[in-house]
Amino acid sequence: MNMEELDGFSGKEVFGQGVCYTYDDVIFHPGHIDFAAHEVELKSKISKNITLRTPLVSSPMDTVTEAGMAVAMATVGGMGFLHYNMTTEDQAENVRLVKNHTIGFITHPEVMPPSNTISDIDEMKSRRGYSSVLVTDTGKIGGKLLGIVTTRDIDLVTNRSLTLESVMTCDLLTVDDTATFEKAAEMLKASKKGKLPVVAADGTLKRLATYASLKEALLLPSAGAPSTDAKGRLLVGAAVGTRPDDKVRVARLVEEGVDAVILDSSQGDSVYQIEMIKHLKATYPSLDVIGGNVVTAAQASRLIDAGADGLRVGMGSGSICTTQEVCAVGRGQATAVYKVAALAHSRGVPIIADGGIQNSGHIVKALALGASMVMCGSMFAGTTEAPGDYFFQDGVKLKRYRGMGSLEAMSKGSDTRYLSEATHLKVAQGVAGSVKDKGSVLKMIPYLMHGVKQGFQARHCPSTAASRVLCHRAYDLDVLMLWLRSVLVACAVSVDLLVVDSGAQPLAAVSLLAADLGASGLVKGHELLYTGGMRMETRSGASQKEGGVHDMHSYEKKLW
Ligand SMILES: NC(=O)C1=CN([C@@H]2O[C@H](COP(=O)(O)OP(=O)(O)OC[C@H]3O[C@@H](n4cnc5c(N)ncnc54)[C@H](O)[C@@H]3O)[C@@H](O)[C@H]2O)C=CC1
Ligand SMILES: O=c1[nH]c(=O)c2[nH+]cn([C@@H]3O[C@H](COP(=O)(O)O)[C@@H](O)[C@H]3O)c2[nH]1
Ligand SMILES: [K+]
Repeated sequence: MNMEELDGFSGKEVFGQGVCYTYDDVIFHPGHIDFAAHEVELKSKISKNITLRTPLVSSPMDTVTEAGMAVAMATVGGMGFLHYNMTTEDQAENVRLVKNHTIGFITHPEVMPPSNTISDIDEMKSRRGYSSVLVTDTGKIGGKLLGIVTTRDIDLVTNRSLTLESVMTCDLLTVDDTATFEKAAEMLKASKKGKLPVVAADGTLKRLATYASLKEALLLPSAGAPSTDAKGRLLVGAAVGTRPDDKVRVARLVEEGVDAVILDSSQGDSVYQIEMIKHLKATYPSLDVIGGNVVTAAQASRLIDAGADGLRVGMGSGSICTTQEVCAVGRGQATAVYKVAALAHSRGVPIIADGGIQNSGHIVKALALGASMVMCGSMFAGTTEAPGDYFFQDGVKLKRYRGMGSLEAMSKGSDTRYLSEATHLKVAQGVAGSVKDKGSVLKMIPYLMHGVKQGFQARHCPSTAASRVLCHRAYDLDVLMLWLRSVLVACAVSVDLLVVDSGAQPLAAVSLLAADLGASGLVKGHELLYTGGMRMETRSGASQKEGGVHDMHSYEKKLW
C-alpha cells in the first residue's frame, strides 16, 4: 500500500500546476470521524510570541477596527488591529481604551454636557441607535458625573429644546471604580436598574455598566477566555506604515502597551519595510512585528530574513480590492496561502491569511492550507462593533465598508501615502460601498468557530487523538490498509502501538504517543498538509455550482 493508492491529491500536487487557485476552487476530502467537533482545539499563533484561542483577527481598516471592535475581538479570544487612517494621538488613545477595558462594562458610553438639549439626544438616537446619555460637567468621560437622561425622562416632553440639566435624573445609583464585574452585576440585579455608572472617589465618570452589557458578558455563547497580556489586559494590535513618521507613531503605541504591529502595505517586499522591521526589532525586541502583504515564497523569505515575527498574506483577494485589476499583480488566495505558508512553516514563522473570506468554509480552507490565523474585513464590517453609523437604503439597514486604497479612504487622511511624489496623481486600488447589518461579532464569532471545528472534525484533524487508541474495523483488508495508511501519514512520528488483525472483519488498532498530547487540531492539520495526508482536489465550474444551493424555487440562507 503506498501513497499513490490514496484518493485525491496532496497540496504540493494541487498547487504545483502553474494555475493559481482561490478558496472556492479547492475542496478537501473528508476523513474518518472518531471524536466530537467540540474536541477540536483551534488555538494558534498570530506571530512568533502571541498565541490566540480563536484564530481570527479583524483587519486594520477604518470601517472595521477601532477600539470597540478590538475589545470585542479580544473578548472572544481573537484580536483586533487598529487602522492608522487617524492621527498618532487618536490611535494611541484607541490602544489605551482597549488596554483599560474591563469585560462587561462599556468603556466609552455616550456622554453630553448639561447645556445640550433633548433634540441633541433625538439626533444621536437616529444616528447611533442609543437613547440614553450620561451628563458630565465636561460632556466627556473623565468629567464630574452630574446625572443621567433616559427615555423615561424625555419621552413625554414636547419641548425638545429644553436643556439636559432641566430634565436629567440626579439621584443616581453608582458603583466605585474598584468594583469587580461580579459586584456590579449583583448591584444591577438587586436594584433592577438598567444603568450603573462607575465613578472614581472624586466623582468623575470612569465607565458604565448596563443590564445589557452584563447580560451579554454572562450569556455569551461559550466565548471562553479572552485574549489577554501578562497583566490581564486585553490584547490589541495596530497597523502602521513604513514612512519615517511611523517610527514616532510606533513609539507612542508602545508607550500605551500595544502588543503587536502590522506593517500595512499591499506590497510588503520593499526596502522601506525591511528597514522598518530591522529598526523595530532592534528598538523594541519584545514587540511582535508582522510584515506584509506578500504572496510569494521569495517575498516572504526576505521579510523573515529582516526579522518579521509573522506575515500577512494576500494581494488583491479582498472583497473591496481592485489591485489585480489596476496593477496586474497579485495571486489567487488559496495558492498564495499554501505557497507562503510552506516557506514560512519551514522557518518557524506563522502566517495570517488576509482577505477573501466569505464564510466559515473559507476559514477552514485558509487554516488547512497552512495559515495559522485568518484576517477578515468584510466579514466583520456592518457589525455593531464596526466604526460608523447605520443608515437605511431601500429599507435595508447598512453600514459603510471601504478599501483603504479607495479614493474615499485616501482623501480622509492617507493622502501622503498615495500621492506619487513626482506626479501627485491618485490612483484608487479599492472601492467604497456598504454592507448589511450583521449584529454583534460577539454572537457571530462563536457560531463561525463552531462551523470551523466541524470542518476540522470532518477533515479528521483531532486535537486530542494523540491521547487515545484509534480503532478501525473494515469489511476487507484493502480498505483497512487504506485507513491505516492515512492515520500513519497523519501521525507519522508518534505511533507507539500498532495491531492488525486480518480475520473475517479485519481490525486495526493504533495507539498514539502521548508526546503529541495537547497539539491543537490546527497543528495536526498542518502536519497532515505537509506529509501529504491532507487530500484535496480542484473543483470544476459545474461542481462549484453543485456545491452551492441550486434548483430551489426560493430559499432563505440562515446560518445560525
Ligand atoms: N492586501 C491587498 O491586496 C491590498 C491592500 N491595500 C491596503 O491599502 C492600504 C495602502 O496600501 P499601499 O498603497 O500598499 O500602502 P504603502 O504605504 O505601503 O505604499 C504607498 C506608497 O508609498 C511608498 N512608500 C512606503 N514607504 C515609503 C518610504 N519610507 N519612503 C518612500 N516611499 C515609501 C510605497 O512604495 C508605495 O508606493 C493598506 O491599508 C493596505 O492594506 C491596498 C491594496 C491592496
Ligand atoms: O486592493 C485592495 N485595496 C484596498 O483599498 C484595500 N483595503 C484593504 N484591502 C485588503 O483587503 C483585506 C480585507 O478583505 P475582505 O474584505 O475580503 O476581508 C484587508 O485586510 C486588506 O488586506 C485592500 N485591498
Ligand atoms: K478583489
